[in-house]
Amino acid sequence: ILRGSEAQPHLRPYMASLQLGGQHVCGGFLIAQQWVLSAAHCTEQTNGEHFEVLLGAHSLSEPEPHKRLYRVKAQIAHPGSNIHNNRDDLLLLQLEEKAELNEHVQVLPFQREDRDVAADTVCDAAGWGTVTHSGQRPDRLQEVRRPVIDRELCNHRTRHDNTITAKMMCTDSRKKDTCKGDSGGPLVCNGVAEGVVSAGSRVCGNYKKPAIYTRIAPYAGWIDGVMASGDG
Ligand SMILES: O=C(O)c1[nH]c2ccc(F)cc2c1NC(=O)[C@H]1C[C@@H]1c1ccccc1
Repeated sequence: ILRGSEAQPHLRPYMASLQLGGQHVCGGFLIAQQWVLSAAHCTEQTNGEHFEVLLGAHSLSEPEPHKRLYRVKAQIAHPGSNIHNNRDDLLLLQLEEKAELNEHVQVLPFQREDRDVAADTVCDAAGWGTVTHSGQRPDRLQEVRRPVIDRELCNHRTRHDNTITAKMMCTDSRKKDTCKGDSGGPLVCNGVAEGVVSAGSRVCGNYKKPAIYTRIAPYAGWIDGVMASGDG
């Protein structure tokens, strides 16, 4: 998160850190007791290894009472996701057991009505992604509030030049922005997850390249189907 601030500890109890070998790779969030939603691109350099999912954390390094690392039983990337573009950039992770819910670990509801969030709506993003252009990594969860920009502006020739589909949405990236390592985390508007930070590599903090999110509502059917098929 660029030019954000440290989140109030445990006010975002749905946040997950997807880790490999104890290292944060991407964000994610709890959508059900045994399921975390994140971004498919995040699996690109894992060469088949499963993530571990850290829940209930504020600091990545310090011991905290409700912090717990969960093993992952299944990782399902959306069938339409691929390394060449940002389309269908969603990843479902089934935890090996149901997460123990408490004030520091909670599920975040996601939007099921497929209707665009109005431009200028201010939404929240949070994560342990880079906090400076030089790639400095925070230890504690950061957050930032960003206004939604309409798809037409985001698709302008000088912005993302018609690559933003109806299943994506954008927020203003002037100075304050999401960045590498925040991918997979939720864009929360009025308390509901409307988007997932897209993990395609992009420049951060440049107003000419707005942040891109995969909208969740268009995928509610896929998400429900995968959760129903998992033995949970
Ligand atoms: O965050 C992303 O957009 C993104 N997209 C990817 C695609 C492939 C892939 F193998 C990884 C990623 C990845 N995450 C990262 O590189 C994470 C490792 C870097 C990081 C940044 C800040 C704090 C901790 C760690």
